[in-house]
Amino acid sequence: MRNFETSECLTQLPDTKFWALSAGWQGLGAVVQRWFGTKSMIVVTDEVIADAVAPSFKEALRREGLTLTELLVLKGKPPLVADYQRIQEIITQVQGLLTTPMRDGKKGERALCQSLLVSLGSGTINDLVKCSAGTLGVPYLSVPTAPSVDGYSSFGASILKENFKQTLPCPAPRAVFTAPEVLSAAPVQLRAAGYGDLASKITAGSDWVLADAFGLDPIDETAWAYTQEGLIKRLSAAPDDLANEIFVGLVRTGFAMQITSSSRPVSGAEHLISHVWEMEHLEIDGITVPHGIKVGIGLLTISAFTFLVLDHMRNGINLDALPKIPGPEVRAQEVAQRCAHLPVSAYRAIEEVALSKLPTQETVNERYNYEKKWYRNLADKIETQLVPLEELKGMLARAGCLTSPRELGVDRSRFLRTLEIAQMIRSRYTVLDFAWETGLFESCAEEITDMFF
Ligand SMILES: NC(=O)C1=CN([C@@H]2O[C@H](COP(=O)(O)OP(=O)(O)OC[C@H]3O[C@@H](n4cnc5c(N)ncnc54)[C@H](OP(=O)(O)O)[C@@H]3O)[C@@H](O)[C@H]2O)C=CC1
Ligand SMILES: O=C(CO)COP(=O)(O)O
Repeated sequence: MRNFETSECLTQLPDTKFWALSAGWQGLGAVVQRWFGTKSMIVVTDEVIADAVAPSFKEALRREGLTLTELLVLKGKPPLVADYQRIQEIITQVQGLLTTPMRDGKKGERALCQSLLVSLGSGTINDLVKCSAGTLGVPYLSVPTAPSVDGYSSFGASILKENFKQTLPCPAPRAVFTAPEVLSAAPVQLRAAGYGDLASKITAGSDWVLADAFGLDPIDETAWAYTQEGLIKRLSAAPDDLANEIFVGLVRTGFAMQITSSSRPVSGAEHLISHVWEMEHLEIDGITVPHGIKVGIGLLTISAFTFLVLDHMRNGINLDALPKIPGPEVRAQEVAQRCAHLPVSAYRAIEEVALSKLPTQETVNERYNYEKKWYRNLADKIETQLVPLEELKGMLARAGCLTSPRELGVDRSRFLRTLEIAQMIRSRYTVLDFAWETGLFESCAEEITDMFF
């Protein structure tokens, strides 16, 4: 097989066998033949990509001897939302091919089993196709069109289902293959978003260290290495190399999700902040803010929050001063107050999670029963994972990311509410849970809010 600019055969991952960056998609034909055993493709994209990238992709398919069975162009005002209804739409369209007679008169059914699904697009299209392929039980090829997210190579699709943003389990692609010139031509905001999504592994990592320390989510060393090794070096790459470095970093962090069948290695409290805004359909001037841009602000917020928590942690936890854990009725009322502005389905889903993660007083008393020295060591360990705030802000700003919730049009009270809801929406233990259970949440949230407003 030819030498690609970057390529890797992967032997230890459950789903992805190969990934490559190759100018003009050269070599795609051989890769598809080898890893999918077919030459026919059903390509799913949308109207924006159909204009910007599909023509050159189609030309590459022709050159590579591949057959385009069908180009499904998802209609709708861009940007598309990763909504569950869209998945049903794709599944119906693909299943429709089953009954459509082919040009050679053979049944369409043959076409499907001899074809593979291809996602030609960025994070949203990729998740829609991933989930559809998983439901249909067919392999898929991811062809990313922007270096914007780590979802291209991950297990699971991040979907808004009944207005609740959640990761639905489904296999990762069998191969990821794209062209560097396509990535560098992607809108600059999406490149900045990729930087934010990659940089978010800083606090995803600090949250994982915290959860590991309390025995709640043991660190998987291989997944940790895929996510964290070389992270800061990639984030500090020279401008000319940055887009490719970010993309390689994102693809590798996606592999960490495959290894653990979970987004734990790559997603901590910074992502929860973004998820809240996504459920609220946060927009600037009617335009959706990319995932990685929201995550970047989540990263700054959670970094600052964690630094504050570490200062308290170093003094140890006084078990006698732990706050009283509220009963389910009180907690349900708190959820109701914070989430009254969300659709009922989202609010109900949040209530369910918030109640399912509500610890008993005994659990909390046991969980935090350590000597001061143990907490000091833990705080030191977590601090080594973090980047000093001003430095982090500079890195994000240089990459074109936003660095304050104000720039998103979020005001003080909405920001405070965001932090509160972020703590409620996922069972995954993060620094927000540590603060909530130890009585630090309110003061730290106020202090972080003062930092931005
Ligand atoms: N499963 C997982 O593990 C993960 C999933 N995600 C999810 O990914 C989604 C965000 O994806 P993201 O990539 O940030 O943004 P989107 O896929 O939502 O795309 C943003 C916009 O950029 C356009 N676009 C993309 N590539 C090009 C190009 N080459 N030229 C011109 N326009 C282009 C898109 O067009 P169009 O709409 O036409 O595609 C769209 O209008 C979120 O739903 C997030 O939750 C994020 C991280 C991990
Ligand atoms: O966005 C993701 C990783 O970048 C997926 O993480 P979540 O499981 O938190 O949605």
